[in-house]
Amino acid sequence: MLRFNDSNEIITEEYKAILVGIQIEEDVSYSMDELEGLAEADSIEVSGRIIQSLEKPNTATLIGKGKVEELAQMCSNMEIDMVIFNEELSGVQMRNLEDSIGVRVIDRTILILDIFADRAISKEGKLQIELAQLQYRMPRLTGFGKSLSRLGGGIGTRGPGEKKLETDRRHISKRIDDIKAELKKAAKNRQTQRSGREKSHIPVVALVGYTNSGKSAVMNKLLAMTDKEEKTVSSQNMLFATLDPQHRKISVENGSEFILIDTVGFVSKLPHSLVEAFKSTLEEVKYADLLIHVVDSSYDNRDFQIEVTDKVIDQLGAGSKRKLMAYNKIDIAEELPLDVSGHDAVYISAKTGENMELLLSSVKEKIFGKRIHAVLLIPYDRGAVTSYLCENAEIISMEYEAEGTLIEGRFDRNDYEKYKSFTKDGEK
Ligand SMILES: Nc1nc2c(ncn2[C@@H]2O[C@H](COP(=O)(O)OP(=O)(O)OP(=O)(O)O)[C@@H](O)[C@H]2O)c(=O)[nH]1
Ligand SMILES: [Mg+2]
Repeated sequence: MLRFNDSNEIITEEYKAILVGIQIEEDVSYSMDELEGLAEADSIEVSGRIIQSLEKPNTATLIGKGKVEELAQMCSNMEIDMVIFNEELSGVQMRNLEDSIGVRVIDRTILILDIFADRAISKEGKLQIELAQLQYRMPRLTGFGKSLSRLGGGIGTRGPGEKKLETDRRHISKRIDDIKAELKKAAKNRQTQRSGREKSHIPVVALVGYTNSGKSAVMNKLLAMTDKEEKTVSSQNMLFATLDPQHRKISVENGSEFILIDTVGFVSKLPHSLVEAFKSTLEEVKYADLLIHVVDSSYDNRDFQIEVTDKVIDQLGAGSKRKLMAYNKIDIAEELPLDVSGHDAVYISAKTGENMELLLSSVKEKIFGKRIHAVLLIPYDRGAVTSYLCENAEIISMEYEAEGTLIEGRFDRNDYEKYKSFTKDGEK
């Protein structure tokens, strides 16, 4: 997160922050660890954390009055210049807290939005993040115009920018509508591309999982093992390295191919506005034939990450998809995780390549396993069968011979059983 002074000039040194969480029922230590990771990903130095156990959150300041005073004292003693709350704050809470503590106050959502804003590359990605930021800001605008412009960069310093903070609700509303219209166009393009893929009957496999689990690394390794023509994707040790979904064609033996999609990583408490804004890109997962759920085996709390990922997949309406669990980073894992997902599981290292062939063959078995490669000769008086197969099978070649249409393709087992009397050279 960039620092600005009162004249809005960038100051280069890092923020020093304290993290604050409330514990009502479930243990928050993991999500606080994660908050620390998010702060570091935004170049914020974390100097301490406070967790308060509460029966219910305080409407005015989230945490209790005494804790606010304690926090103010801590900030002044330790020369802290930012407090980051693990919970989403209302506009009133943010203002009250800033007034009492005297330093900038942000929440987990602002932090995630800020990291996303920093990582967005494509036009669609940038629009989606701007939409999420504006939607976060909108309910916090009413009655707090002044305090909001004071908060300024606090709501995503790389977001819509200072100028827009001064504009009134109507302008923001209009901008939201404009972005939505633009995104609709992008979603339409995406839909057209998807229909094209569906028509060609090429199976689609999507890599999903927690941020930094190694999805992009798995994709690159699979690319290196197969089609050398396709470009690799960026894989880096940072949260949310991938924002825009990346599609690559993976060609395997017999001329078979599938589309592999690398997607944005998940994190707990993914802001609602973000999921909404990224709906069209996240939807890619919904149309996949198979999901590869990549897990970082070296991380102690991977079960929590698996749970969060499954929840987001459910939210996207892809909960019942076929899944393959890929426990990655086994080269640095102390022990192999026990799989209790009920799906097939492979233990891999995208780094060393260990078991990557096994992953590829498991994927192939799942997506092509049911298909049968055959050459059928369909007589010309059975045109309906030819049309049906053109619609439903993966056609490799078609030739018009004297006795009928010669179709080489991969057919669903049921279709093959039905039409195998037309087999020319038999099953290959
Ligand atoms: N030791 C080890 N490191 C790995 C392995 N796979 C990936 N990594 C490292 O883990 C980090 C994250 O990898 P990415 O491929 O960017 O992870 P991702 O899931 O695509 O992350 P996001 O795009 O941020 O969601 C990188 O530093 C990789 O080099 C592995 O099998 N072993
Ligand atoms: Mg990635």
